[in-house]
Amino acid sequence: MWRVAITIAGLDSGGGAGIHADVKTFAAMGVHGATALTCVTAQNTYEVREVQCLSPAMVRAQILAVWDDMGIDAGKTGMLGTGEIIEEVAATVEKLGFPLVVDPVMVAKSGAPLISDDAVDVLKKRLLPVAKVATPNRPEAERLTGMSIASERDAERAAEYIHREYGTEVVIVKGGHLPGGEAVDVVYYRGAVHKFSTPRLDSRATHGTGCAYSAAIAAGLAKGLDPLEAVKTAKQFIYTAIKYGVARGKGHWAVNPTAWVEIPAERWRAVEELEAALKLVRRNAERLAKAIPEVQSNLGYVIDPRYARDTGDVAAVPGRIVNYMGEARPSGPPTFGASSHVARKILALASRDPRARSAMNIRYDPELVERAKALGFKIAVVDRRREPEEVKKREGGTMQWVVEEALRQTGGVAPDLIVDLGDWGKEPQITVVGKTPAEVVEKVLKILS
Ligand SMILES: Nc1ncnc2c1ncn2[C@@H]1O[C@H](COP(=O)(O)OP(=O)(O)O)[C@@H](O)[C@H]1O
Ligand SMILES: Cc1ncc(COP(=O)(O)OP(=O)(O)O)c(N)n1
Repeated sequence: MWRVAITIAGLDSGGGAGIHADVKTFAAMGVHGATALTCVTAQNTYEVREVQCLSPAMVRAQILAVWDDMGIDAGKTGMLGTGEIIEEVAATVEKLGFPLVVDPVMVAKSGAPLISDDAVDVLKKRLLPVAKVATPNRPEAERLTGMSIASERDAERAAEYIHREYGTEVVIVKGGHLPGGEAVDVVYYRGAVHKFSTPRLDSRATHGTGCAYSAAIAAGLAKGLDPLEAVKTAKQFIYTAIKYGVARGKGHWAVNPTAWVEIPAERWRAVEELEAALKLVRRNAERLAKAIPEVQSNLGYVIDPRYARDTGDVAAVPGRIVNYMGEARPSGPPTFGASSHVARKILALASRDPRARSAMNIRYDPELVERAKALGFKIAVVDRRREPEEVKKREGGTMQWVVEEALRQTGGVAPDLIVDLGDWGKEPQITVVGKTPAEVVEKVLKILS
């Protein structure tokens, strides 16, 4: 059954925080996302330029419109702007009774206030008692409790205080603003303290973390999860969203809630595409056997370069494509991390030209190069004997150097062929490059014909 979660929050025109972050999170977590907009901000990754809030009656009308039609399984609040809006939201949620996660947003990462000073008191006295979960960050928890928070122990005390003083059932003091190699969130729930942690990422993509995290918890509650289960999943979710943040803008980059679903989808697609290309290899096994070098061939395909970090993100053939009694034969099914050389070449290529996501190494033969030239293929020729000694010594440095040399010759656009003339003890080879593994195999077949 479809579950419905509502975000009662502000709009960030840059799309990093607020309702954009929340609705992306709801979608990624598999619940239907509804919205009740509170305020519009003219905002980007480094500043909030203008703020305009709607009337409390309009905020209530949006919540009721959703409630009267689909019902609401859980909700969350973000930027509420004014004491009047908070008062109205508290009264409406109290009447309807759906579980609410309150992210007590006070100040944007860029430093701009997102709530009026007098409204903090209304938030404490009216909204927190109605909330099932509250997710203050360190400065917010300090403002709600008057305590100074410098350690996990302080965070525990603050979480318990908020529960005792305002009646919120589950209080999470987030660890994003606390020091330490781990980002530890301290959860006070039913008289006990629980901790959820991930390694702390050294990342610029922290705009919208609190929004996406609280939305992920609300999505879990909408699905009927126990609050601790919801927090556990939300913690993994926000780690991924920060790790694969949106690398655009001059300030704090936006978190990326869709990484949660895009990465698994990308990995599945890469395997599908590689499998299709290997079928083509099997269908042309005799012809392709002629292209297999002494070291054998491999055919690799990297996931969307926005998400590719290392050779574990490149699918290839374990055991390579071998020449078995005059037939090209893939030794195993497409597997991530199955290649080192070809995978490193692909990573280097795709980081410079994101369309070049697949490659296959084949036997060097001047005749094949001539044929490729006649076909109009773009060719770069790299003489490895010119590789500087310090690059040779660096683990993985050669592949990067070969690719950079090739791209220097082609003006930064990936060539169809990189001809590597080899070195002492290194077999010369040709790397055929393409957008997809099927395109690469087609190119090899053309050169061979
Ligand atoms: N650099 C980081 N690495 C890993 N997790 C982080 C990092 N920064 C924040 N988090 C996590 O993101 C979530 C949101 O926390 P926080 O950034 O403190 O919220 P806010 O956006 O309200 O300031 C929490 O689970 C926190 O532990
Ligand atoms: C419209 C809007 N709502 C909320 C925030 C704050 O979002 P948060 O997740 O706390 O992220 P940072 O602003 O702290 O990066 C916002 N900026 N705008």
